[in-house]
Formats: sequence, C-alpha cells, structure tokens
Amino acid sequence: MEQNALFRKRYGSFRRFFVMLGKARLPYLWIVGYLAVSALIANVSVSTTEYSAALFAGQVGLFAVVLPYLFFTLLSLVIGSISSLTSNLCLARIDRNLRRMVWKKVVHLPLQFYEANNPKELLSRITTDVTSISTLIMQVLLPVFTTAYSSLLMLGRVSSYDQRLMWALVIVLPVNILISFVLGRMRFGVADLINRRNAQLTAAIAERANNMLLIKSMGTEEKEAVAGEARMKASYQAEVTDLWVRGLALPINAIASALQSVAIILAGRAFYSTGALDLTQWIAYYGFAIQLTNILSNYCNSWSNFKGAQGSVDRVSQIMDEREEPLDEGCAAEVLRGNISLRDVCFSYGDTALFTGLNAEIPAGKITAIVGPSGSGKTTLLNLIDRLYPLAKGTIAVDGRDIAGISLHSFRQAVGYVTQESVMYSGTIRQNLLYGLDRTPDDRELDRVCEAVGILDFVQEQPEGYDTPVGEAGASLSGGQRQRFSVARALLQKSDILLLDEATAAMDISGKDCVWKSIRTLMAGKTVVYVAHDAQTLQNADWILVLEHGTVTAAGDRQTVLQQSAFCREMMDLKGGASA
Ligand SMILES: Nc1ncnc2c1ncn2[C@@H]1O[C@H](COP(=O)(O)OP(=O)(O)OP(=O)(O)O)[C@@H](O)[C@H]1O
Repeated sequence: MEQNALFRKRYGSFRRFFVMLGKARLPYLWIVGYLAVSALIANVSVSTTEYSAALFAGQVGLFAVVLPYLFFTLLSLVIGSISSLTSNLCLARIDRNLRRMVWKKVVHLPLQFYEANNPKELLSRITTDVTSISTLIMQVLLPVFTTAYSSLLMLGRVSSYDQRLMWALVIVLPVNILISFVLGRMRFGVADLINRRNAQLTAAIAERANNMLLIKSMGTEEKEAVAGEARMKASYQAEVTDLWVRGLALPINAIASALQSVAIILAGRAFYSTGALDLTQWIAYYGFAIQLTNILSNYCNSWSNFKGAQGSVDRVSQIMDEREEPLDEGCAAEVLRGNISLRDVCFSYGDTALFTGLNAEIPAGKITAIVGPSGSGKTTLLNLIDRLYPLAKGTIAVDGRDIAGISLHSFRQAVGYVTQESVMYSGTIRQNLLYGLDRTPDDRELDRVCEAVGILDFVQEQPEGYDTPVGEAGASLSGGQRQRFSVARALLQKSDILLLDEATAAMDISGKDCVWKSIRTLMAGKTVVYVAHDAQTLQNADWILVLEHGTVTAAGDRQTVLQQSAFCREMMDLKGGASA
C-alpha cells in the first residue's frame, strides 16, 4: 500500500494512464484503421468546404464545381458511416481488452487484497471505471491526432489564401481551449464524487441482496430502506452538483463562441474589403473557421472528460500496481508425503499479532485434528499451510522442504482445501464438482465419490442428474448438501494433503460418520488436517493439536492429549456427541 502511495505521488495521472495502456494490449490495427479513416474524412471535408464556397460565390460550372461538390458530399457521407462504425468497434474492443486486463490482474491478487478492499466495490472498477477509461481513449486520446491533423489541414488551406489571415485565426481560436480547461478542472472533482458514490451504492445493494435472509429474520427492512435512501440521496446530490457545473459551462461556452465568431468575421471581412481575398476564399475561410471552432470546442469538451475520468484511471491503476501472487515461481511440488512442520511462525492481521513464534508438527499419513477455543487461529493456521497469506517470519516445511520454495500453483494442486463456507457456483452439480480439476472424471468416478459422501441418491433423484443447476451460489441446496459436494470436489482432486475447516459441521450425525469413513478410506496413507469443534468429529483423529492463545498447548494421540489438555477434556466431556 505504502509502495502504491509512493508510486501515485511520483507519477501523475498521465504517466499512470500510459503505463496502464502499455499493459492493456489495445487493438492497435483497429486504432490505425480508425485514424486513417478520420484523416480521409478531414481531406474530403476540406474539398467539400471549398466546392460549397465556390457554389455560394456563384460559380455554377457543372464539371468544375457542381459535380465535384456532389461527389465529395456523397463521399463524406459514406466515409462518415465507416468512421462511426470503426470508432464504435474500436471502443468495444478497447473496453473488452481493458476489462480482460483488470480481471486477469484481480484474480491473481493475494487474499489480503480482498480483505483490504471491499470486493463488491471492485465490481464498479471493472465495469464503470473501465468504461470511462475506454471512452477517454476514444474521445480524448485518439482525437489528439485527428483534431491536430484536421486543424493543420484547414489552417494550411487558409494560409494558402493569405498567411496573415491564418495567424489571425490562430490567435482567436485558443479562447475556447482556455475556458474548457478551467471548466474541466471544476468537473473533475464532481465526476469523481459521482463515481465513488455510485460504487458505494452498488456495493451496498449487492451486499444487502446477498444477505436478505438476515434482513428478513431480524426484521430490519425499514432500517435498510432508510439507509438505502440515504445512499441514493448522496448519489443524487453528486449528480445535481454535476448538472449545475455543466449548466454553468453552457452559457460560458456560448458567450465565448459568440465573441469568437465576431472576431473571426471581422478579421475575414477586413481582408476581403482590402481585396486580399476573393469572394470564394472569403466564404471558404469562414467555413474553415467555423469548422475549426467546432472541432476545437468538441475536443475541449472531451478534455473535460479526461478530468472526469482521472478518478477512474487512479482506481484502475491502483489495482494494476498491486503485486500479484507469484503462482509459478519456485520448483514443482512433486509427491508430498505430508509431514508438516511449523517453525517460529509469526503472523499478524494488520497490527494485531496472532502467532508470535508458533511451532507445530503434523505427522504424515495421519488424520490430525486442530482444536482450540474460538478465535485461537485454527482457520488461519490452515490458511497459512495453504499459503493464502505470506508469513511475517518463520517457516512452514513439508517433508523437510520449505514450502515457500515450491511454486504456489503446484503446491495448491497438491493440497486440497474444504473451507468453512462450502463455496458453490451457480452452474450445474457437475460443473461444481469438476471446478479446478485438470482432468475430467467420468460419471462412474463421480458416482463413486458422491456415494462415498452420501450424496449420490440426491443426485440421482434430480431430473437432470449431474447436469442439474444448483442455483446462485448453490442456493437450491441445503447447508449439509453443499458441504458434501465440497468434500466430494476435494476428494476428486486426489491431493496429497487434505485440509478441512469444519467441513462436516452442517451435517447430521450419520452424515458426518459416512463422510469421515470415506475420507479415511479414500485418503488412506495421506495427510488430512481438519478443524474439529465437537467430540464426534474429534473421534476421527489419529493425532490432535490443541491451539490456545497463539501456541500449541498439547499435541499427540488422543490419550496423550486428553491427559495434557484441559480444553480437550472439557470438549470431550461437555460436548460429547453434540454437533458443532
Ligand atoms: N481477515 C481477517 N482480518 C483481521 N482479523 C482476522 C481475520 N481473520 C481472522 N481474524 C482474527 O484472527 C483471530 C483468529 O481467527 P481464526 O478464524 O483463525 O480463528 P478460529 O480459531 O478458526 O476461530 P473459530 O473457531 O471461531 O472459527 C480472530 O481473533 C479473528 O478475529
């Protein structure tokens, strides 16, 4: 974070914008095509202006003026349509490439990033912010070239009539640019505020929509309605402020344009009356001057978009500056026997230290239970073994090898992990079972594993069997069913080490027994580490670690630990048979 702040301080938005574009792999061929078509339009437009000026001046020669005028008018229509198509395609492709870049980055960031940033706010970074950056490229960045080219072309034509007239035009034109700069600065703050408030609103709505069960059961509908209203009011107020700023910009721009037109006409008129320009040139000059004014003021209006999109650039480039997890650094995991040793492990959440020199041994080929009071760090310990957080100090070794030297990707392939939440996606049962596997087991294998965790009957009762959708995040399944599918998914992974965090807590007594028997059979000879909260699941352990106040206070087989640990005795005596 500190590093990012330093980066942001050192490099302005411009620099970060271009660094980001460098990473985005823009559709360069399409962009070149768009620029070429725009250059063609500029040339056609110069010819159209000159032929129309000749017509206005009374030259009606069919082949010298009328037909060329009609031809160029038609040509500008055709090229205009091609240009608008190319521009829209460019915008869509830039949008797609930027989104792909941000998403690729986001999925490679460490868990800590998601804990430090509201994941739901990330939604708007990938959608709204990316769209404003794509628009910025199409409306501000590329028009630098098209506007400069058209302006130079037209100024060149005016200069061919009289060089002094061109300089007069060059002096008058920047009035609009100056005004747009000032207005753009004003708009930036407001546009950024709108984006931030909308992102907060989206995040809050997404969170509430996910937690409707809690809202209903606690009867907080009214409170939530009022809180939502306050957030919507905040967004509305930001939008109203933006309207006021834009409202102020309109008359200022209109007055500036009117003054500019008067100056342009007076300058042209002076040259025409002294005979420096003929009638056709005078009309053509006026046509070019008006077009130049429009092109520059359109560009300057877009410039205010740049100021508005600066916040989006900052937010997206903040993601792009984050360090990714180095998934492929280090050597391959190969086959792990699964003897896990923790040496002087230190780990903190922010400033709060959880482990300050934790030592523990988890034997290979056994089922080890981790028990301890709530908040003692059992889940965190599993997360550290799965390398979801980096250690502040100390080492974790498997079979004597420091796991920090093993490539994260191959290590996590060798370690299966069933987390507390039993994560399911809104696909079919099959898609959920196969998620993350680098092979495609056939139905017979799926049947075997599902039978082992006691969910095969349920699958067979479904109209579409394994191809039955499970609803959003597995909403159509019970908590126990979700847990069985999560365990089945981990068993299909055929990992060397299996971590389970209260993986059977939502199952009934016979369900737990069935799942644990299968784990013992299917993981025979491999290492299983699980968090146990009740005496029944503790029965499955060959080895027990008691974790209290950041240290292991007892370790060994059941007999040894029961003698050593009051916590464990209490757990067996008081909670005997109770489910977690
Ligand atoms: N992401 C986090 N950020 C900050 N603190 C955290 C985070 N996750 C856990 N903690 C804190 O770390 C401590 C250990 O949490 P952990 O979930 O590892 O405990 P646990 O033993 O598994 O608890 P339980 O038995 O209740 O599931 C707790 O005090 C908790 O508040």
